[in-house]
Amino acid sequence: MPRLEIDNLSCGRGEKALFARLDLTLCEGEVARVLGENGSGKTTLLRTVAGLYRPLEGTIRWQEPAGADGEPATLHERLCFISHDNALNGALTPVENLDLLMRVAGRPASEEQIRSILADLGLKRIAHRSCERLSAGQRRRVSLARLWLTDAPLWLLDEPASALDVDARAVLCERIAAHVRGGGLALFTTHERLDLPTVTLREVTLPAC
Ligand SMILES: Nc1ncnc2c1ncn2[C@@H]1O[C@H](COP(=O)(O)OP(=O)(O)OP(=O)(O)O)[C@@H](O)[C@H]1O
Repeated sequence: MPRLEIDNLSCGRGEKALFARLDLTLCEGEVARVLGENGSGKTTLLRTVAGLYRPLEGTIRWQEPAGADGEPATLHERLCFISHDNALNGALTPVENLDLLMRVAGRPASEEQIRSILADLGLKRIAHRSCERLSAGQRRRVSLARLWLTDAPLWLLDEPASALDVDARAVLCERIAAHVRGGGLALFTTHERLDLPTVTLREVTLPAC
């Protein structure tokens, strides 16, 4: 059964720890919200799990039965990370950005698939407009479209609902809940209220140093 195991994790920016000795196991079909005030290290935790920062101490492991080729999957191969800043190139269109992001993640999607998801999400009109000409909420929705394209089991979502209107937030909540009901795992931060239908939400408080 796939699971994320975090043991004795201390993270910081520079030498100083923001939080210390975090233990967390997230199993198939579990979703957890990371709690903490501004600056407490929630983004730092997600970026560390995503492999973008090195922990000060502790371990982060992905456990999953080996695939058909006999090779165990690595954490990096099994995650989809949506950062707070969306990671979109302003000079490229939503279609071009999603094509690039999916290829970088090792999960290429066809232009047809990308266009179809954007249309399903009500973003057809802006699919070929450069991202620098989009509103904050439109950019967020384009970035989140990866959640409809990826088959990664572990989702790391940093403030996924920021800038979203009420309808877009409801669509996002249903998408996360469907992922979890289907056996996926999700770890997210949010300062907004997110109601995930029919799933049990765990809460993780970052331990003070
Ligand atoms: N580039 C950086 N260099 C050094 N320190 C940084 C840098 N970016 C952030 N920090 C510091 O790291 C700490 C943790 O930041 P982080 O973004 O992880 O917090 P957060 O809990 O996600 O906050 P928020 O709720 O405001 O999003 C903050 O105190 C911040 O000042």
